[in-house]
Amino acid sequence: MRTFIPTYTMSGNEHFFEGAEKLLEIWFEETSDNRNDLRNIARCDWENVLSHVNCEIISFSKNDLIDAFVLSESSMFVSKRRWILKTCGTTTPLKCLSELIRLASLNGYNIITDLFYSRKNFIRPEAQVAPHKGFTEEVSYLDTLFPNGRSYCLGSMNLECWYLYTFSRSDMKLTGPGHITDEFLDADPDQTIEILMQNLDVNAMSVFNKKNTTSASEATSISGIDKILPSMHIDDFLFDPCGYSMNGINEKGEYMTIHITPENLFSYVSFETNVAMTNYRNLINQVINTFKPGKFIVTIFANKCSLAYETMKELEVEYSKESHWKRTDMQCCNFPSYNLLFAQYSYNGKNNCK
Ligand SMILES: C[S@+](CC[C@H](N)C(=O)[O-])C[C@H]1O[C@@H](n2cnc3c(N)ncnc32)[C@H](O)[C@@H]1O
Repeated sequence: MRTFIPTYTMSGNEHFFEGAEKLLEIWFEETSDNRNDLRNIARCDWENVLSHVNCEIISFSKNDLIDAFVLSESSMFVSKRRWILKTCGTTTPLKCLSELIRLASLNGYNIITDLFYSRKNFIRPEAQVAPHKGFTEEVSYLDTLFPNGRSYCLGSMNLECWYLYTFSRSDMKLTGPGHITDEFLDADPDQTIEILMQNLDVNAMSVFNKKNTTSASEATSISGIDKILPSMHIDDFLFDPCGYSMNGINEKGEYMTIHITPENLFSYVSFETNVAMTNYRNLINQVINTFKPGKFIVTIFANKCSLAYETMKELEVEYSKESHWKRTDMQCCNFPSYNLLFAQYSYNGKNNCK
């Protein structure tokens, strides 16, 4: 395999990696021609898209419903009309949007129904590259492409927060004809849960270091990652000397993805899935018991057709009862077609297990 250059930041001799990802999810409007499919886009075209982001493909898996790419900095998932790009370090995902929109249009998708761009606050924003040097800059960039987009900051702006830019279906027409009318508006159930963890337990993180573990599959099973959602077919990667990424996909076209920066000074783990559940409490517990963070953020998006739409407020009570976790923030938003829950927790235990 080719050696790729990580988007490390070096300051003197100090090694630093920004684990927090920038997450883009775009849905295109279904068309009357069933042959249209984003998965028809060729690998070399994806490589070109990713060259604008400053990352590359290191592994690939697929089934009948979804293509999953492990990247040098996180992941990309491609379904018929949905595209997800999650990249960390100092990558520049917004820079690939024009090319992505052009390729989608060539493949029959001229209308974006929903776009979500989100990220946690960076540890070192000053190390980022334009247009990611701040959320204001990111919003200005996105506004040039999506004039009716809206931006939000959830959490505490002067402490820990999570930024969101969202654009929802309008009459935005990218090029030419080929779109269908409102009667055919898509209403697939959709939900996404993300758990973004920091200050992780040193022992739990030691598994993701090549000094202690010889292969990615060993790290996957020793850590218990393979037990979180057992229906997933896993494609995993262990970085040298440390770091871990995995994509999981199942027969329903659902995905999960985990990315781990184990370095003690700036440890970070992200978990994300779109698996439909009426209640995410058990899943959240399993994830935090696997990685043992000192603090974490949970975000859940669910649209009106999703199983999770009515039930996600249950989180409001669940963790507040838990003695080990103090909920430091919680916000709910109702968007036109999605509900969003944001909650932040830090460890409040008296013992040492974090
Ligand atoms: C790409 S992975 C996971 C990123 C993910 N966003 C996260 O932090 O959860 C990043 C981890 O792999 C390590 N790493 C080692 N070689 C790397 C490379 N060539 N590119 C990116 N990260 C590398 C980094 O130091 C870091 O610990």
